[in-house]
Amino acid sequence: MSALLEIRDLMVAFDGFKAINGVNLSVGEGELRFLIGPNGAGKTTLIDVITGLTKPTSGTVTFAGTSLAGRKEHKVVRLGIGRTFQTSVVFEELSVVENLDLAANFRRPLVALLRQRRGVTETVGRALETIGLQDLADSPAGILSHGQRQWLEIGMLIVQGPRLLLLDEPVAGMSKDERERTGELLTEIAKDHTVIVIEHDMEFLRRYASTVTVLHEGTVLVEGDVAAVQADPRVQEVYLGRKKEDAA
Ligand SMILES: Nc1ncnc2c1ncn2[C@@H]1O[C@H](COP(=O)(O)OP(=O)(O)OP(=O)(O)O)[C@@H](O)[C@H]1O
Repeated sequence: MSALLEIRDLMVAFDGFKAINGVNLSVGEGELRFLIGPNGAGKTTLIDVITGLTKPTSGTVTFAGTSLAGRKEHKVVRLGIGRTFQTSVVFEELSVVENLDLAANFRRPLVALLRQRRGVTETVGRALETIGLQDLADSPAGILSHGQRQWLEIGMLIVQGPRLLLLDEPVAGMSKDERERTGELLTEIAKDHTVIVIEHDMEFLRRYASTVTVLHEGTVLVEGDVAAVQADPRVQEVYLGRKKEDAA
């Protein structure tokens, strides 16, 4: 697997405080990578740097051989990187399919968007099927449950055809069933995308993660398969906040 995303010696300082302090990270094409770490470890800052929201103090971020240094957010999106936010971005009055359609056509001029569109494009149809919301296609997004809304947001990324998806705590606040469905959805999406997921839910990780990167105080503490990471005493101490002998 060739590396799609390469981060080298990354440093991000806020008024002298190093939120990211020398991170090296390599994510291969087609990987489903989980990023974990205690509060304040630097996970969101790392995603913010990749997506052009935060400028690194030093270091390099390379995506598909192209440097992301100094690129604005919309340029990063155009290069094929999509992300979800912890706050929702769906239009509640528009239907599920209209939200997908709008996201799929975000690069087109407004006049083309306003023109009456007939039927569902193949891209939108496929995304609708992947996120499992076919039965709610014509319902306003405002009536969706929390989980369904998260899936719609993932669908709104997929229709833009990204190579790399960055998902920030996709199962936060979800029911058990919704978490399970999301795990299946991520596994499905990872078949033809590279996916990086920030997640805290250990049970979810045990079920769906293969490679896990643990961040702590702005550096990579441990990286490896989920069993090795969980068994690592450093992870148990800093991430779970307890000593090995107390850990489950
Ligand atoms: N814009 C900012 N200005 C100053 N400090 C910041 C800024 N953004 C983040 N930080 C600090 O950088 C550190 C890393 O924050 P970050 O949000 O990346 O952590 P995180 O691992 O995503 O944590 P959480 O799990 O709580 O979301 C924290 O100490 C945070 O307070």
